[in-house]
Amino acid sequence: MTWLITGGAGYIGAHVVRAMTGAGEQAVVYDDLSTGIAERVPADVPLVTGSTLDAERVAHTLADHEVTGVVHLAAKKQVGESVALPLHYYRENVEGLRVLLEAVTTAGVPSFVFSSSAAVYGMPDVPLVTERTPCAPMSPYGETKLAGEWLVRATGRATGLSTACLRYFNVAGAASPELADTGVFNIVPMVFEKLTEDAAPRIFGDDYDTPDGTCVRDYIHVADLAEAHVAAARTLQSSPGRELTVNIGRGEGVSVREMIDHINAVTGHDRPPTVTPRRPGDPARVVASADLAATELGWKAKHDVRDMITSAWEGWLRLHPQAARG
Ligand SMILES: O=c1ccn([C@@H]2O[C@H](COP(=O)(O)OP(=O)(O)O[C@H]3O[C@H](CO)[C@@H](O)[C@H](O)[C@H]3O)[C@@H](O)[C@H]2O)c(=O)[nH]1
Repeated sequence: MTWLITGGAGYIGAHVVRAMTGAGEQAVVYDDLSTGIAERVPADVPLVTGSTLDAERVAHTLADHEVTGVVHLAAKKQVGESVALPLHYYRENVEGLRVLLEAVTTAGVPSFVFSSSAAVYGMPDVPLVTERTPCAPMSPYGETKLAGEWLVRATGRATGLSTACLRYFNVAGAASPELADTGVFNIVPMVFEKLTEDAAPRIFGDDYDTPDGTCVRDYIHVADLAEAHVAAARTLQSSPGRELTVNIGRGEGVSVREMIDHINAVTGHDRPPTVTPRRPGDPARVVASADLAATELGWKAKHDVRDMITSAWEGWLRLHPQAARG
């Protein structure tokens, strides 16, 4: 099959491209390069530069490359920015998806994998979030991901398109240093940045109702996440008309304090963190039930938090060699 991977020049997308081609699938990347990096696309994978809002370009790409499945990752993904620019997020993430789905169904492409997020759950008040936990997003970003899922499922039901919505939990790590996340928007690079400046990492609140008072999350290695896309693609291929909505996490909670301890151990830095007030909108605990991914996709994460931090640090040192210790 030939898979169109939108956002394939991004951090997660570049990992998905490698996992798919490594599994023997053909890939074509479609990316507007607004945040994606062309060099992340392997030399033997065609790169089409364009927006998913460009209906004509999308349609031509599907036809020119005889695309038989789509993995849609192209999206805006910063929670804070989405609060300031909701209309931009709805346009890019919802309208961009609507245009893409129209082209996909017109072209008769049979399979569609959608990049969703644990952000659809908002502040879940349960120890383990299952796919049946009510969705109550807390930001325009999370809303666009939930609305995206509605579009995908409704289109599947109306047209027979096989669909998989993958709800990513907290993604970290890199399969190789040059594929590391270059953005500093999540805990791992934010702590790396502080250590590089020889400053104390920050804990955003230690008065949560959790074992050590800091927020608990379910961190997932980006290479494992990429393999989940291969599993989803294979599942859709073998069962036309399928509708899947699946959490992609490890099912294990790690607190902010534990993350910072691991980061200090891996990097050789030994900066005690400082506690600052809570960051508004942070839920105390968001941990996946990973059961459905195991039963429906036959997929399970292999890497632990140490692997994520070690690989992310190798990528960080490539861009910030001054951060090295010893
Ligand atoms: O310097 C830091 C950075 C983060 N945190 C905390 O670390 C946790 C994780 O934060 P972060 O890495 O920013 O991830 P989340 O806020 O959990 O959100 C991520 O994970 C969600 C999926 O669960 C996605 O929807 C979001 O896009 C993605 O940013 C939170 O409790 C933060 O308050 C700190 O205490 N100090």
